[in-house]
Amino acid sequence: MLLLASSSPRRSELLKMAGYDFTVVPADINEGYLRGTPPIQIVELLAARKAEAVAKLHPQDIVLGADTIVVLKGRVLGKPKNEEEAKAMLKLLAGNVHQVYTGYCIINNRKYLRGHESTSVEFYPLSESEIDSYVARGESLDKAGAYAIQGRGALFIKRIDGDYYNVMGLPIGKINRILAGMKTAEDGK
Ligand SMILES: Cc1cn([C@H]2C[C@H](O)[C@@H](COP(=O)(O)OP(=O)(O)OP(=O)(O)O)O2)c(=O)[nH]c1=O
Repeated sequence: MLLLASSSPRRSELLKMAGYDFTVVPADINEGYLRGTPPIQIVELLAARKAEAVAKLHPQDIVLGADTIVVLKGRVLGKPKNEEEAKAMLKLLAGNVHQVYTGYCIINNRKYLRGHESTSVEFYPLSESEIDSYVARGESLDKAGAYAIQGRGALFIKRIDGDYYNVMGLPIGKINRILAGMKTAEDGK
């Protein structure tokens, strides 16, 4: 059985879209961002913590954990705590190029498979009123970097280089290949 150790509706949607049969088991972990830790390590570590917390309770299952952050010029932007923080994040992102990192961790039979994917995103310059009305819609609060590429945040995007689904929270093509590889290895046993 495949368990998704994430409460993110986007990750569920992507796994469903890919045809997977799975159960959501949200992991209750401390996501406090690790000051001074490089972004790739942050997302891989948090993905592993989520997967580990669920694998402990369900050792017979395959567990997938993931974590997404936005990074602008070395500065890590997670999920904004309130509307003010969301506006400040969007002000920073406006007219600039940032990176979206999603870390993933798959635990199968006590074996860990960790990795990450990075996508580069360029925003158009944004006016203050554009930012204010976007944040007022309520789309920002549960998203890293305070925007949703799959929602009205699409209007901010000038250019993207890399996997679009990675920005949404799960590089589904890569994950599918990893899971398929595990299945082939197990079938061959
Ligand atoms: C940049 C961006 C992020 N996001 C979302 C993906 C993630 O759900 C979220 C980042 O927060 P995460 O901490 O990665 O995930 P989560 O809190 O939603 O769920 P859980 O901790 O249980 O795994 O931001 C979008 O939906 N669209 C976007 O364009």
